[in-house]
Amino acid sequence: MLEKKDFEYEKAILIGIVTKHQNEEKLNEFLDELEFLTYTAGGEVVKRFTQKMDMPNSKTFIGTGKMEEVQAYVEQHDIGTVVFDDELTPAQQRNIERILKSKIIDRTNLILDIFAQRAQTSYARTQVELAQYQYLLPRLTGMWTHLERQRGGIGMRGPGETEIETDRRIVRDRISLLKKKMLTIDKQMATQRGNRGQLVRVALVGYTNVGKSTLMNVIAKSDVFAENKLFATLDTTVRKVVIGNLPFLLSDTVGFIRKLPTQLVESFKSTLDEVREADLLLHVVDISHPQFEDHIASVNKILEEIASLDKPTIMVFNKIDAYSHATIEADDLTTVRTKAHYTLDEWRDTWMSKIGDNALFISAINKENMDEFRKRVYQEVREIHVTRFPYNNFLYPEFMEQEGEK
Ligand SMILES: Nc1nc2c(ncn2[C@@H]2O[C@H](COP(=O)(O)OP(=O)(O)OP(=O)(O)O)[C@@H](O)[C@H]2O)c(=O)[nH]1
Ligand SMILES: [Mg+2]
Repeated sequence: MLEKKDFEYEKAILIGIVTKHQNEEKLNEFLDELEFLTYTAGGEVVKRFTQKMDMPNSKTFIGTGKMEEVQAYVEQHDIGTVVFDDELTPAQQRNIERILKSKIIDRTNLILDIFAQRAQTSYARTQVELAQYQYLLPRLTGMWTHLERQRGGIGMRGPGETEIETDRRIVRDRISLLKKKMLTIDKQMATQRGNRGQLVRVALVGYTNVGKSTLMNVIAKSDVFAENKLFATLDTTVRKVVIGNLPFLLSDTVGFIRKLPTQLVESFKSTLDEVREADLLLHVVDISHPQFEDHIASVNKILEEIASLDKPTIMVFNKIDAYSHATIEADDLTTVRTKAHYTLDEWRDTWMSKIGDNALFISAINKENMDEFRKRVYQEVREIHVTRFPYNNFLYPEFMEQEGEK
């Protein structure tokens, strides 16, 4: 029996290029992620087009021949959305739109779109709207030139220019209005954070979809929205957690992603303030993801941008239940052993061993190794707490297992 679909996915294709800086393997990884992003935004990817080139074509991004191939496919299969992995210039966007006569989106656009769909609170909506206008502003000229041409150009230049200016002014006004609104909210949030007293603050950080909210739900026994799509969490959730008898604040934050545009990082300033003001970071990693090392690097890059890389950090390698490695048959003499073949124990002996007891291996979903996790977090929070309040350290003894504790 066919299930009634309550959601119609848009048919989409992906386009990416192989360059000096990005080999085929890397490109495929990026396209996998782009496909997941497209799916999260409500699109179904039916085909990928890739091309090897030294430099993107300045007019149409990909070459003319490839573009014809894409055009034929788009027409035949009635494709409504074409997604590029890289940012397009306004001119490229316009040219491609004209050739393919479908919606042309790049990665930034897609992320903004998902953010817009998912923003729940007025605060998150303001952040997203600001980021969207900032993305739009440099692209306005292109949009209008397009219309001017349609109207014939000569004689239209005056009004056209005026329209661009009017439009830019409207967008600029809107941006400064939103910025003011954000400032007010920032102040309110700062006060709220201030009101939380002197409890130690712990923040869950990590790449998107690694299981931060799931882990939050397990430790805080809260009910934070978690699902297998990207950017399930946009608003920061803060919960008071008690391990042993030691209370602290735990916050769940927006996930990070590769190629995250700077203007987006900036508009999520307040969300990231939660990270900036944390005493301890729990950097959650999905160890079952083939590119988890890349993910760690992108997260660290963003942490560096917000001056939080040097905070005390515990690396939490999650989803050990889903971890699997490639194997080489005994009679296979050609396959070269790579990281993909590492067992979990072998991973532990890599650079991970250097972070010592600041590396934890858990499964949030199966609640595996949660005792070790609680114990380690307790130790670390206690350490911070007693440094800050040396007079009441007697309240918090070394960690003791307590049955049925919260
Ligand atoms: N196999 C497995 N899946 C997990 C585990 N923890 C979380 N997941 C799944 O991973 C997906 C993402 O989980 P979330 O908790 O929403 O991840 P997140 O890091 O909060 O994601 P964003 O809010 O989008 O940044 C969900 O489908 C979870 O069920 C785990 O330990 N093992
Ligand atoms: Mg989440």
